[in-house]
Amino acid sequence: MDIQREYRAKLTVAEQAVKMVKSGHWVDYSFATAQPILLDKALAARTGELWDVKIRGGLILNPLAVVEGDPSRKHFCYNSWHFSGYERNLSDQGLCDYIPMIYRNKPLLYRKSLDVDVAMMSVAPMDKDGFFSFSLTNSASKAISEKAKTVIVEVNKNLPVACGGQENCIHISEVDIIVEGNNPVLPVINPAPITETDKKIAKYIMEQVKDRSTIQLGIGALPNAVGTMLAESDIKDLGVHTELLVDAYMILTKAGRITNKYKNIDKGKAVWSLCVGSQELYDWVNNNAGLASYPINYTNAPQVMAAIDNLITINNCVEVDILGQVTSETSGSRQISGTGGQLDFLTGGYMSEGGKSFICFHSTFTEKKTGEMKSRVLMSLPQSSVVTNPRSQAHYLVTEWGMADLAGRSVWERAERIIGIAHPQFRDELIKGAEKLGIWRRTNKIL
Ligand SMILES: CC(=O)SCCNC(=O)CCNC(=O)[C@H](O)C(C)(C)COP(=O)(O)OP(=O)(O)OC[C@H]1O[C@@H](n2cnc3c(N)ncnc32)[C@H](O)[C@@H]1OP(=O)(O)O
Ligand SMILES: CCCC(=O)O
Repeated sequence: MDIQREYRAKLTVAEQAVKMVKSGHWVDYSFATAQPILLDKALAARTGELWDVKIRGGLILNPLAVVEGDPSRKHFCYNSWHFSGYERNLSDQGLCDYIPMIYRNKPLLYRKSLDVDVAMMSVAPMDKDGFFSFSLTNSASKAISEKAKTVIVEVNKNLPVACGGQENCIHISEVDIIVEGNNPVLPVINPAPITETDKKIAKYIMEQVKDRSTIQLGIGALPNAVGTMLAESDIKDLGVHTELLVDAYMILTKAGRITNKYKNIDKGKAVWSLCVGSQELYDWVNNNAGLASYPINYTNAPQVMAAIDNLITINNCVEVDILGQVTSETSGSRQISGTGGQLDFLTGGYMSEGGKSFICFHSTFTEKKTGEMKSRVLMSLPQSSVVTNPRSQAHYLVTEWGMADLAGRSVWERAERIIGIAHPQFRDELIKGAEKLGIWRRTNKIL
């Protein structure tokens, strides 16, 4: 069929499209900026007539109408693969459940284990050849669409077109229903201001980045700060292989620090899978041939990272213990974010020839309610905390007090190195903890 005729045949209003959803169905919403807005609103309008519709999504940045309108969760039960601040807040109120995953597995989880009745995804307007760009959310979009019994796309004229890579778009022949409407401006997360502590941590890591290294920056304020500071250095010819595309990469590219010229694979291209940041970043992505969007099972595959020399991965965490176990997603039983791609990049960075994986964090945290300063380096992780990175995969931990290389280190060597990067105020207590665990030897000392 002629593409324009096919478009008109599949085009309808959101209220009509959501009639595909029946009670008991599993519905998937795309991540982040690809969150469906018109469809979500139209589905929420059916609250009274639908029961037990389960919805999966993640990194949601705009309020979800299906959740806001149904605090009972009897009609719509929302589940997330990765919490944004909004989902964290929903979870605190019992309105959202976390779905554990290692991000590289997400496409496989759909292809192998999950059923999808209806997929709802925002996409960029169709091109002349009938393709809709998945835009800022490649992630597992293709796998979800392949598995869905019904694929509904919500055309959002504000979404930029992302160059591939692979699986960066969907053809009209693979779409069942198209919805158009008024599109609100895209949600943005602007980079947080860089603190003095960030600068100290960044300095340690920057010493490890050499010309022609390829970098990955994780989610959160600190990795972005490290990236932004690299722009002010005299480093040359950096490459990019990342899951999340953030403003720091644009700043580094515009400063001439990133060229991707010397990457072993994907030469000339900054490889990414998901993008969240400023409007300027979204404009930069649009039709940018220097960027290549790939599905998450490519960007986050340790075997792909192993083919890239000098891959430097920089991620942030919540707390660590003196064994080198890291939680980057929980505080006790509170789910803060998700495993995301952290373990993927920790593993792949270590496999890369000359590669190094850094988990960086401020050594202390000020509790909001009490104003009390607490150590992020703990004798043991709090009860119910989830281990994001097992101690057996640990590489570098970095705080404002220094850097601890844990790879291949015994428990007593780790205790010494980890306590050595804790805030000095907490070190004596941690040493006592190590003694209690029987991992503080006579010769152990903090340098
Ligand atoms: C490019 C890629 O590949 S991304 C791959 C990497 N993926 C990951 O690293 C996933 C796991 N990491 C993360 O999610 C993030 O890096 C985080 C959560 C560790 C830090 O992110 P940030 O946005 O900088 O965190 P922020 O400091 O705002 O804290 C987030 C929440 O955790 C809480 N929190 C942080 N540290 C602690 C702590 N030690 N104890 C208790 N609560 C804490 C904060 O209070 C905040 O909660 P609130 O929203 O109710 O105020
Ligand atoms: C959406 C997941 C981002 C991350 O890997 O943390």
